[in-house]
Amino acid sequence: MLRAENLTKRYQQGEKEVVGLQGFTYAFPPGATAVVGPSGSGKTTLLNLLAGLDLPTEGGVYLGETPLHRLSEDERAGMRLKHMGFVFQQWNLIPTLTAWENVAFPLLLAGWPPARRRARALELLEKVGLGERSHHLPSRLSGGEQQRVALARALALDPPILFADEPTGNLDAEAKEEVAALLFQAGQARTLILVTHDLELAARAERILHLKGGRLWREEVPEKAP
Ligand SMILES: Nc1ncnc2c1ncn2[C@@H]1O[C@H](COP(=O)(O)OP(=O)(O)OP(=O)(O)O)[C@@H](O)[C@H]1O
Repeated sequence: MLRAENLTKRYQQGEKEVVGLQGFTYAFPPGATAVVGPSGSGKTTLLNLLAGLDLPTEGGVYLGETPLHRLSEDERAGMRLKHMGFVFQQWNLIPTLTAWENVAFPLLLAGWPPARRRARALELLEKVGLGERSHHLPSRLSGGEQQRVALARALALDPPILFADEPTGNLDAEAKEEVAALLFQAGQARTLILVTHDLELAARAERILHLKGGRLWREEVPEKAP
């Protein structure tokens, strides 16, 4: 379980102090939680703090009993590799590696032997419907396909927590639907935290957190179509 307690981030901008996030307290249940809010409301700040990519000014992030904010940078990187997957708007695939090599990359970092890495990567690409494209370089894949490779890569080590930051932002309607379906499917058995401006996408989550001016001002349970 991922939990934030009084999470606060202030940035120094010259003489001025800017509030990125203020007093954010929330325990993320399993399933999908969307985070929405206007530009500058603190969404990226929150994601960076929850993932231990940045450290809070006050408060903390707990992964189970582990205070993430008290760990060293290397320890936090280790926690990310083991417990968290990431899907961003820009899919950030390594351009010189094929689809399966990209998916296998976290497994390489985790020390898996070559044959197991390849088998796991191919299995994941099958699951996202890209079994036939496993030997293609990213440049030969469409945007939607690249994002599905990125999702397969995020799931390579079967992380209990999945972060997605505007994952369908660059996609056309059809590719968006494919990626969204796979994302929410992956989110069912883990904690999915989805940052988005897309309210239609957010409404597919089990709950929506609304941020404004760095504060959590509303938690909404969207109505589901019957
Ligand atoms: N590194 C930084 N240095 C100074 N101020 C920052 C920094 N990062 C964010 N901020 C400020 O913190 C506030 C929250 O920014 P944040 O990027 O978290 O918002 P956001 O909701 O993700 O916005 P967007 O939807 O535009 O990505 C803003 O006022 C922003 O200017």
